[in-house]
This record gives sequence, C-alpha cells and structure tokens, in this order.
Amino acid sequence: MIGLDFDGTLSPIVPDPAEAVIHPKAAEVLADLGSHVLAVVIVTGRPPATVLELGPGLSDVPGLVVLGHYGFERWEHGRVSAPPPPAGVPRTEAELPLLLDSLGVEGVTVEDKGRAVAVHTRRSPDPDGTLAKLREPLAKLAEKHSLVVEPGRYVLELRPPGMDKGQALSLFLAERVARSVLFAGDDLGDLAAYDAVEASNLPGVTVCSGSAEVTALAERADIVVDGPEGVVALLGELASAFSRP
Ligand SMILES: O=P(O)(O)OC[C@H]1O[C@H](O[C@H]2O[C@H](CO)[C@@H](O)[C@H](O)[C@H]2O)[C@H](O)[C@@H](O)[C@@H]1O
Repeated sequence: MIGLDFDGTLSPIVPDPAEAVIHPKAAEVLADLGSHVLAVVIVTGRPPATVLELGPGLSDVPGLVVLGHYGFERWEHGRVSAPPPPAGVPRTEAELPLLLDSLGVEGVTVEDKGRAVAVHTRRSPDPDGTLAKLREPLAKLAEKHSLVVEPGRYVLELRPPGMDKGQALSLFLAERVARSVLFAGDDLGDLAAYDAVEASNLPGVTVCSGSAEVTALAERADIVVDGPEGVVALLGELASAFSRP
C-alpha cells in the first residue's frame, strides 16, 4: 500500500495554494505504481476535490483513494463521501477579518476550505514572526468554536477535531487488509501517519520529502529525498522495480 501526502510531497510548495499543481510526472508514475500495489491513497489536509483539480491525471490512477480534510472526506471511484461540515467553521471565518485587523498583521491570506479554514503567512513580509503572533489568538478562536489548530508550513489551519492522518491511514490499512505500507510526507501533520505506519506492525517504510522549512520528519524517516522531485523519482524507481522480470 502506498500512502502519500499532497502539498510539499506530490506538489511543490508555492506561495499561492491555488497554484500548487502536482509534479508533472506524478500522475503518470502513480498510474504505473497503482497497477502493481494493493492501493494508492493520498492522505491530505486539502479537500479531495482540490487535489483532483490540482492533479490532472490523478483520477486515472488505478484504485486511487483520496482521504481529504485529514480523513474526514473520501474520494473514490469518482465520488466524495463526507459527514456534514461543522458549524464552527463559518463562524470562525466570519470573525477572522476583525481579529486579523486587530492584530495588525500584514500579508496574511485566508484559505476557505469549506470544512476548515487555513491562515497562511508565507506571503507576509515576516512569515515566521507573523506566524508566532497568530498562534495564541487563533488557538483561542479555534477553541471558542470547538475546532483545533493544525500547524503546518507557514500555515495555521482551524479544523474540526476527531480525525488526523494517522487515524485515517490506520483505518484504511485495516479496511484493505494491507500487507505492507510506504508513507511519504513533508509536514508536521504527516507525523501522525508515520506513527500509524509504526503502529501497524506491517513491513513499513516512512519517506520524508525533505525541505529546509521542516526538519522533524527527516529526523524520523527511513528515507529522506529532496522534495517532490525526489519523491516522484523514488516512486518511479519502485514502479520500475515491480515491472522487472
Ligand atoms: O496535507 P497536505 O496535503 O500537505 O496539506 C497541508 C496544507 O497544504 C497547503 O499549504 C501548504 O502548501 C501551499 C502551496 O504550496 C503553501 O503556499 C503553504 O505555505 C503550505 O502550508 C494548503 O494550502 C493547506 O490548506 C493544507 O492544509
């Protein structure tokens, strides 16, 4: 079973989340790999619909499943299944502009994800300082609306509790009765999926899509490669190995 994160793993990090198009060779490599493994699953903080928009060709990957919103939404065979969105998200979005104004932060962008809201500082003049300034007020806002804060690469995401990439991956491994697992990720939210690989007691490999921005995964991973380019090259080698007589 092959599990993959999306942003920073299959898709190179760019300033505007709406332009984070998948690596040009990723869909082809995954289509090849998908014909050799039990399943290919993308486990991501993005909604599945966004992953498919940013990943032309992904819907042709044999047996592909996208577990979006940290596992709350599932795309499979062209359909999305999901529980109703939490009421706290629109309330949070309504309060955000005033809060951001009151903090005097510059260059902060808000990504409305429907089931969650992501507050980005990558395009701020001081991305680290702005992120630090936002942490506490956003944690309070999230708590007020029964949401949790998911920290990532210059982003604080306010999302519903009760699911993470580890739970999503564990449930999927059990459902498919997986016999082995590889998971590749780049960001803090992917550490829970590393935990799931370890807890599964299956033959497992953790891959880090390395970057200077996040080092915690490289410290734990079995294999560290250089960003999405390295991930796609690794998956390509794996697909070729399956095809060798
Ligand atoms: O679980 P993932 O697939 O890794 O999604 C996590 C977050 O990724 C996106 O933000 C990140 O990528 C952006 C585009 O490259 C980049 O601009 C941003 O700085 C990164 O944090 C996405 O926009 C978020 O909604 C996801 O939660």
